[in-house]
Parts: sequence; C-alpha cells; structure tokens
Amino acid sequence: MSEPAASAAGSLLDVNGLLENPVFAGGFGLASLGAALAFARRGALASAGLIRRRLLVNVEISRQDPAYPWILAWLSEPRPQTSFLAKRLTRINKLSVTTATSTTPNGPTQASFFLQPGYGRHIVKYKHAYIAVNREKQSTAKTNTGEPHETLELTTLYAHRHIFEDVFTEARGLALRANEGKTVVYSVRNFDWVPLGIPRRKRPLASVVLDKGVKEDIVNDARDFLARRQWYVDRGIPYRRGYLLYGPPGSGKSSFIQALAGELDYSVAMINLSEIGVTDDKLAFLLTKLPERSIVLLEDADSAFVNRRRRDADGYSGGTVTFSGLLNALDGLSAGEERIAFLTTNHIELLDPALIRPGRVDMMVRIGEATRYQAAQMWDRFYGDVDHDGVNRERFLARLDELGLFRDVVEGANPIRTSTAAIQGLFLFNKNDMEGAINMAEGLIPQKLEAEP
Ligand SMILES: Nc1ncnc2c1ncn2[C@@H]1O[C@H](COP(=O)(O)OP(=O)(O)OP(=O)(O)O)[C@@H](O)[C@H]1O
Repeated sequence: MSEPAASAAGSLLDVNGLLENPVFAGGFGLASLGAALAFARRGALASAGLIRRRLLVNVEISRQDPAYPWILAWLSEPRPQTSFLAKRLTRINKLSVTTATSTTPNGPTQASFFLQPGYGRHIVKYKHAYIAVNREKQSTAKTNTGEPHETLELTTLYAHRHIFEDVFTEARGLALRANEGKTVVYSVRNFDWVPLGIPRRKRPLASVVLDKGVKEDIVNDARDFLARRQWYVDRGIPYRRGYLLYGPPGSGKSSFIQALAGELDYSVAMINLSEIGVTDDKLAFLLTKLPERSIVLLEDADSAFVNRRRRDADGYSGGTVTFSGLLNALDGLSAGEERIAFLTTNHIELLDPALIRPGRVDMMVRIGEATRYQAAQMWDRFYGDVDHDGVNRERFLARLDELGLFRDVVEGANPIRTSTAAIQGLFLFNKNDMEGAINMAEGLIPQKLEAEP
C-alpha cells in the first residue's frame, strides 16, 4: 500500500538530491544565469526597439525614387563642424565614386568624379540635429531591372522630425542649382533613365541655324502648348504634343531639340528606336517613368516601320520596337498623361501615315539640306565679328552659287546639296580664316562614290 508514496517521495528526494549535488547545482545556476541574461537581452532589445520607435523617426528612400540622387548629393556637401564631438562623429570614412565622362568633338574626353557617402552607416549634423544615415544595398532583393535594391535610411530624434522637410527642400534646391543653365540629357540604361555624361551647358537656340521661320514655328507651337495645360485638362484631352522632324543626316535635328529643351528649361530623355534591346515593353515601361520636365526624343523612328515589315514577314521583330509598340508609346495606355515627344528620322518615306494624328504627331517639319539663307547665317555666326561689311560673306555665297549648290532641281539630274553640318565643319577647320573657307568651299560638295572597276 505504501509503495506509491514511497516512490513519489523517492523521486522528490532525487530532485533535492540533484540540487544538493554541487556539480549539478553549478550547471543549473549557470543555465539559469544564461536564461536570465538572454531574457534580459531580449528585454533590452525590446525596450531599445520601443525607445527607438518612440524617440526616433526615420525616412527610407529607395534607389528608384527621384530624391535618391538628390539626397546623396546633399550628403556629399561639405558641412564644417566646430564642436569637438560633431567633428569626430560626422567624419565620413567610406566613400563611393560616380564618374561621368563626356567627349567633346575633336577634343579629349572630360571626366568628372562625384564623391558620395559609401554603403554603410554615417552620421551628419544638419542645423542642430544629428542624422544617422544608412546606405544599404540588398543583394537578395532585386529591382525589375535585375539590379540589387538600394535604400538610404535617415534617422533622427523624433523631436527633430521636422528637419526632414528642410533636408528634402535643400537637397532638391541643390539638384536644381547644379543643373541651372544646363540641359540634362538622359539615356536608357537597362530599364532606367540615367544622365548621359555631365549636364551640358544650354545650347542657345541662335546657335542652330534652320531655314527662315522654321525654328520660330516650332518654338512658338511648343510655347503655346505649354501655356494651354488647363485648356487640355478642362476638355479631358491628354496633355500631349508630338513633333516629327525629318530630313537628311547632319541638318541639325538633334541640335535643335536640345536647344529647344534648354530654351523651355526641360531635359531631354532620348531613346534610339533602332537599338537592339529597346523592345515594345521596355519602351512602354520607360515612358511611364520619364524624368520630370523632359522632352522625349525618339530617334530613328523609321526603324519601327522596318521592323513591322520584318515582323509581318517572319513574325520576329529582332528585339526592337515594332510599329504597334511605337503607336502605343505615343498615345496608348503606356503613353502617360503629359508629355512632349519629338520623333526624328532620315527616311520619311518609310513612315506610316497612321503616325500623323493629333496626340501622336501634331506637327511635321522637314529639316533639310543647307539653304543659301542658312549658309549666310552660319557665315555671320562664325565670321560676323571680322567680316564687318559682309563682303566676304557675299564672296562665299557667290562661290557656292558657282558650285551649283542652291540651283533648282533640273529634271533628270541629281541636285547638288550640302548639309549644315558640313558647312559647320568647313568653318571650324578655317577658324578666323575667311579666305581659307572660301577656297575650300568645293569640299562641301558630297563626293560621289567611286564606281567599282
Ligand atoms: N542647322 C544647324 N545649325 C547649327 N549647327 C548644325 C546644324 N546642322 C548641323 N549642325 C551641327 O552638325 C552636327 C550634327 O548635327 P545634328 O546631330 O543636330 O544633326 P541631325 O540632323 O540630328 O543628324 P542625324 O539625322 O544624323 O541625327 C552638330 O555638331 C551640329 O552642331
């Protein structure tokens, strides 16, 4: 009868015995200490988290956000500190470099290096607040371009939270000032718009010499469009305008678009439609995320038509934009509500009339071979300050007449024409040398290709 009680007492005794065992008691003590420490650590972490949440505030900026480069540039601004603590805390030891290169015609390549805070943690002091910065690249999370996701996290005391407003406003102002008087040209890298080299000084409209009235017509139309935003909104019409510039190479199409962008204080977002890899999907995606205040420049628009033919023939577009892809980009769902687009082509004969429709292409302008008017204007731009009475300009024009450059088309014969780019080349070769330019004018006549023997 008493056996179960005895066994229960026996097991109790065993526990007590174990506890009295110095080896076990020591181990048990250590384990409890460990558990208590782990508990305390968890508690400390939880309360640190709580304090962090209560006392700190942070902002996360993704690499995809337009503010990302602005904030990086803002962080790179020198902020001399006077206090001992601030001097030491805000020292940035880890930097990363972004290099931009640009080539000047016939000149050396220029390179600019921008140093920015590298990946990791940094501290900056702005006004009276300390801001902890964490720049992170997450190798596991990929963006849709296949690049690692990148974030910038700014943390400050909750009490200083209003400082972020100032940070963003200042960073934006800094970015605007950096591009003041410049035209940013964006090109495509993967699925992103990236500035192409260093922002260029605005090209003055006067430096592009088009035939009489041509420039003014386009500039006035664009200005008129920009002034009528509300008109479009009131009528529920997408606020878009499309221009098609066509004509031979070297007539100033791209130069004019760049100068116009500068005049309107816009950037240029440029895509070459003949490029392999610029597919319909990619074009549509890029148009949904155009850089702000930018003119879209779709170069070599004819390639979309060539591709249509190729696709119709063998069902394969060769990894480039198709005709329907281009139409969709211009006024389909992916077109976006607002934009100014310029299309350029050297082969107008390859384009489809379906392109010429309000919202797709509203204005079509031929930018052709150099005219007598343009040759005279360009002469004045290059030699106006030395050829005061214009006598040499008239000699130059007379020489061009003699060469038959502006002669009307004679039936059955190919007209002799030259490009404005060629005239510019001649004048650049003969800087300050009017005689040289006149003597070498014959070089403007395009050379016939030697017939095969
Ligand atoms: N009408 C022009 N006025 C001033 N410069 C010109 C003109 N046409 C050409 N140029 C000069 O010639 C060069 C080539 O011009 P640009 O690239 O603008 O020609 P394009 O018509 O766009 O050629 P493409 O059709 O091959 O793209 C530039 O350096 C530009 O300054």
